[in-house]
Amino acid sequence: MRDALDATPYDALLLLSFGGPEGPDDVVPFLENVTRGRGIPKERLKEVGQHYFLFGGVSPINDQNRALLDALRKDFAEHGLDLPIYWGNRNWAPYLTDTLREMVADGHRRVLVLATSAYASYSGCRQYRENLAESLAALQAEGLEPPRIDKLRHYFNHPGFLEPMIDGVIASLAELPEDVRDGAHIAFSTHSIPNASADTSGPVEGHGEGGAYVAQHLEVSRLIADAVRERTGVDHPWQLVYQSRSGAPHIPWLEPDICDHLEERHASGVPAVVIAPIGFVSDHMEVLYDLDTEAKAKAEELGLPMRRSATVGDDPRFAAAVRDLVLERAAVERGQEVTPCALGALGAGHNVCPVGCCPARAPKPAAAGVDSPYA
Ligand SMILES: CC1=C(CCC(=O)O)c2cc3nc(cc4[nH]c(cc5[nH]c(cc1n2)c(C)c5CCC(=O)O)c(CCC(=O)O)c4C)C(CCC(=O)O)=C3C
Ligand SMILES: [Fe+2]
Repeated sequence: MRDALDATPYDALLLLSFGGPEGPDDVVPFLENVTRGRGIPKERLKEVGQHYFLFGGVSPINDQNRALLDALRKDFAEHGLDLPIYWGNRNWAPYLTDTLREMVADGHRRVLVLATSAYASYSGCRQYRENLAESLAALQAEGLEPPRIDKLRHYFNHPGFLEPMIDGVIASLAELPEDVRDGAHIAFSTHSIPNASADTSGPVEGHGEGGAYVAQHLEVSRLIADAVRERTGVDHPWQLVYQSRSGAPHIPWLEPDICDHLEERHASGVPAVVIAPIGFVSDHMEVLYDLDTEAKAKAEELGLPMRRSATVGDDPRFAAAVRDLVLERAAVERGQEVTPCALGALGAGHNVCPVGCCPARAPKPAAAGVDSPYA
C-alpha cells in the first residue's frame, strides 16, 4: 500500500472555473451573469451569444471541467492522496456559493482552490478571489461559519502544465504538409485584456507595460519554443498574440489580434502557422470559436496551412501537477521547507496574492489574499 500523502491542514480541494451554458435557453442568462453590472442591453447579449448559438447554445467548458475532475480524482486515488474534490463556477451551475454551502455541510474547514486560469490577471485571478469573498459573505449571512480558503499559485510554469502543450505543438507541426513544416511559425495565443488590466497584473513590483500577464505568457511561449527546438532540431520563429477581445473599441486591449497576425505573417511570406492556445486550460468556446472557426477561416482565406495545437485539458500530467501543487502548498502551511516546481526564469509565483495584486477597477473584498477580509 502506498504511503498516504499528507494534505494537512487542507480537508478539500475546490475546482473553480468560469462556467458556461449547456443549452440554448441558458445562453442569455449566462451572459447576463458574465456581464452583470456592465449594463449591456439584452439585444447586445443576443449578438454576443451568436458564438454560442452556433454550437447549439452549449459551451464545452462544463464537460471539460467534469473530465478534469475525473482525472484529478483518479490521480489522487492512485497516489494515496485522500482529498475530496468539489467544483464550483463563477457564471453558471454548479455555482460557487452552492458548492461552498455543500462543503460546509460536509464539514470542511480548510479549503484549497484550483482556478482554471494559470496566469495573473484581474479576470483570471482577483475576480475569482472576489467571487470567493462574495460566496463566503453569502454563507455568513445564512448563519454558516465560512471555511478558511487558500488559492493555489499561478501554475503557468509548472512542467505538468507545459509538457502537454509542448507535445501538442510538436504533434501539430507534424500534421503540416512536409514542404512547409520546417518554416512554420508558431503563434502563441491568449485572451486579450485591456492594456490597463495587463499593466497592473500580478504583484505591484512587476507592474508596467504588460505586467505579469504578458511576462508570464512570454515565458510560457519561450519555454515551449525552446523545447520544440531541442526535440525536433528545428528553430521555429514565434510570437505571442491575442484573441477574443471585446469591450468598447476605443479602449486599448493587448494586440496583435490572431487574425490580423495571420494576415501579417502570410504577407511576410511565412509558409505555415501553428496556433498554440497557451492562455486556456481547455478547448472551451474561445478556442472553438475564436480559433477553430474565425482564425481557421482567415487561414483558409489566405491559403495559409494552419493547425491549432491542444490545450492541457484533462491530461494526466496536468492532474499530477495539481497533486504536486496541493502537496507543496500543504507543506508550506505546515511550516516545512519546500522547493516549488517551476521551469524557466520567473520561478514559482506567490502563494498568497499580495496587496495591490491584479487590482480591480472598483475595489471589492477578495478572499485568499493578504488583503482578504477572511482569516
Ligand atoms: C483573461 C480572461 C480569461 C482567461 C482566464 C479564465 O479562464 O478565467 C477569460 C476566460 C473566459 N472568458 C469566457 C467568456 C466570456 N468572457 C467575456 C468577457 C471578458 N473576458 C475577459 C478576460 C478573460 N476571460 C475580459 C477582460 C472580458 C471583458 C470584460 C469582462 O466582462 O470582464 C464574456 C462577455 C462577452 C464579451 O464581453 O465578450 C464572455 C462570454 C469564458 C467562457 C468560454 C465558454 O463559455 O466556453 C472563459 C473561460
Ligand atoms: Fe493575483
